[in-house]
Amino acid sequence: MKILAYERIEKPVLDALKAKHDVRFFKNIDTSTDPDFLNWLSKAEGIIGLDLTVNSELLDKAPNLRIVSNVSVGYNNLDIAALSKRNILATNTPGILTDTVADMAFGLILSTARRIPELDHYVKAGSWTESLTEEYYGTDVHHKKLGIIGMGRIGNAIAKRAHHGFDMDILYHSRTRKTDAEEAFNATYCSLNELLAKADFVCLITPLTKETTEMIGLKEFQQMKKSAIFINASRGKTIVEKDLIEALQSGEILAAGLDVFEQEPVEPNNKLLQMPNVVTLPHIGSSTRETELKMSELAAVNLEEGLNGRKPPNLINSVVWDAINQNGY
Ligand SMILES: NC(=O)c1ccc[n+]([C@@H]2O[C@H](COP(=O)([O-])OP(=O)(O)OC[C@H]3O[C@@H](n4cnc5c(N)ncnc54)[C@H](O)[C@@H]3O)[C@@H](O)[C@H]2O)c1
Ligand SMILES: O=C(O)[C@H](O)CO
Repeated sequence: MKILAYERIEKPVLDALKAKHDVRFFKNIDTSTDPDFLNWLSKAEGIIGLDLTVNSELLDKAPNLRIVSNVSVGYNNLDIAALSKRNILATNTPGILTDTVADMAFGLILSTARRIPELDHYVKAGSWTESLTEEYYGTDVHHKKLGIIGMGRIGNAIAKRAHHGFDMDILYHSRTRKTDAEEAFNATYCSLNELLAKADFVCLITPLTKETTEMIGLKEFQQMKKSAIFINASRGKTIVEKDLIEALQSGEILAAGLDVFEQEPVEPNNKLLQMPNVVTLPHIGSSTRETELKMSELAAVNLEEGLNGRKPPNLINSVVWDAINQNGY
C-alpha cells in the first residue's frame, strides 16, 4: 500500500513500514507546492506523521486516502469534519505520553519558580563571585496552590506529582467535574475566574479547539495574582501571546514557563525569548527517546489496523467506522 510519512516518525518504525509498504518520507517541504509530495499525496492510502495540516484543501488532492494517523495526542492539525465527510479515519496516540508530558510540565514549574536556567547561566557566566543576595531568590513550589486548566490524562498526571510529591493544593477547571481527581488528589473544582484568582501556579493543558483558542488573554492574566507563575504545555494558540508579553512586562504576573508558542519554531525576535523570568522549551513535552518511539509504534499500529479494515485502537472519528461498516469502503 502507498503510505505518505511526514515528519516526525522514529526510524525503526519507518523502516518497518517501508519493509511492508510503499512508503515515501517527507520533511521540511512546502506541502502546498512540493511536486513530489503532491504526487505521492494523490496516490497515498495512508498518512502517518506529526503536525501535517490536513484540511479540505489537502484532502481534495488525496482521492485514495483512507486513514490519517497522527503521531501525537493533540490533533488540532486535523480537520476532523472534513476527514469524516470523506469517510477517512483519523487516529492519535493518547496515554503513552502522559507521564512524560507531566514530567516536562513539572520541570517548567520548578525551573521557573526556582529560576534554574537563569541561575545556571549566572554561574556559568562567572557571575557567582560572592554570597547570593535576595534579588536571586526564587519562589517555593511545595505547599502552594496549583491551578490546572484541563483535568484530562496529562492534567491528572501533573496533579498526582503536585499532590503526592509537593504537598500542593490542587484547583482545577475542566469542561466537566472529575470526581476521580477530587478523590485521588483532594482537587477542588473551580470556575476559570476562581482558579485564576486563587492559584499560585496556573497550568494550561487543554487541547486546542474552537473553545480553547485564545482562552487566556490579558483579562485572564490580570485576574491572576501578581506573584503567579503561568505554565503553558498545551498549544501556543490557547493563549494570546502578545497579552502574555504585556502581562509580564507590566508585572501582572511574575513569570512564565512555555513549551509551546503561537508560531513554532518560535521567531528569534519574539520578546518572550529576551525575558529572564520566562523559561522556554522547543515543544518537547513528549520528546524522550522512549516515548517518541512508543508514539511512532502506536501510530503505526493505528495505521495498519485501519488499512487492514480493522478498527484502529485510537480512532478519533468513530462515525467513519460506523459508515464504513454499513457501506464498505
Ligand atoms: N507540550 C506538548 O508537547 C504536549 C504533549 C502532549 C499533549 N499536549 C497537549 O495537551 C492536550 C491534552 O492532552 P491529554 O492527553 O491530557 O488530553 P485529554 O483529552 O485527556 O484532556 C484534555 C482535558 O481538557 C479539558 N478541556 C477541553 N476543553 C476545555 C475547555 N474549553 N475548558 C476547560 N477544559 C477543557 C477536557 O475536559 C479534558 O479533561 C493535548 O490535546 C495537546 O494539545 C501537549
Ligand atoms: O500533542 C502531542 O502529542 C504533542 O504535542 C506532540 O508533540
